[in-house]
Amino acid sequence: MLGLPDGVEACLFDLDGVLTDTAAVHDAAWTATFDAFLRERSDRTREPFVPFDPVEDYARHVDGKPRQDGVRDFLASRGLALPEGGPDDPPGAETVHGLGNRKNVELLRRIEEEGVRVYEGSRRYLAAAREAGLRRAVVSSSANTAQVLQVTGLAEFVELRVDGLTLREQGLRGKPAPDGFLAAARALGVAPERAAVFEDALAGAQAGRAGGFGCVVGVDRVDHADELRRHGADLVVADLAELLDGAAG
Ligand SMILES: O=P(O)(O)OC[C@H]1O[C@@H](O)[C@H](O)[C@@H](O)[C@@H]1O
Repeated sequence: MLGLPDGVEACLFDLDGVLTDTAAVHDAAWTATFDAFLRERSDRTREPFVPFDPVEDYARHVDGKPRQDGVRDFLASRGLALPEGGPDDPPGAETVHGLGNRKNVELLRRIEEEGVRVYEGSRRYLAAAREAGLRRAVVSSSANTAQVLQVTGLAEFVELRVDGLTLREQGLRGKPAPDGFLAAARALGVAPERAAVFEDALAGAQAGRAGGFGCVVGVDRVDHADELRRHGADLVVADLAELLDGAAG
């Protein structure tokens, strides 16, 4: 049904990059944040400034992960570590939370100025899934998920949301751990092998594989289909419309 294996009863959608064109907005916000930090650090230490790579660094260390994990994992890739700090640290404080807060300011400004675009194929797919009686959840690491679903009008298609705030409240591990997807399947009353995961991030595809889900659909918006397959995608589409039109491979 809808391009999915027989027996699938639920769809668990990532948000940024799967339903909305916000992966690129997160990426731009991270790039601005890390580059400002790295430049200041290089001025201070006289070590060369090596900018954040919005393609490689983003895909490998940040994409799909909860905000603080993204900060820690990217810094670790450069052999750096910062004190954790706390949620109230001012944006840009040299702590994990400070950099995360700065990124959030950058993100919200961009969303405010540019708005959020929904992928039309994804809107159609959500509507078709609802029509077909499939259960539907959004599972995202973003703490801004509720607002994005609201401003785009996607909230009406979604029965359940497991997001960055849920992970924090329930003490769940972020992607690439499968906890968020498993929590969503449990809450919908559907066994993981009867649920499909839709992911554009390598960490998200990995989470789908780790959770033993019936199908992991990789959504390739940035030309890394092979990497998605290596990280756990069973099939890869460029847009969810392909699943509706029967062109998926
Ligand atoms: O900073 P937020 O909105 O809580 O989002 C956390 C993460 O959410 C993921 O969906 C994005 O792929 C990441 O880029 C982002 O960092």
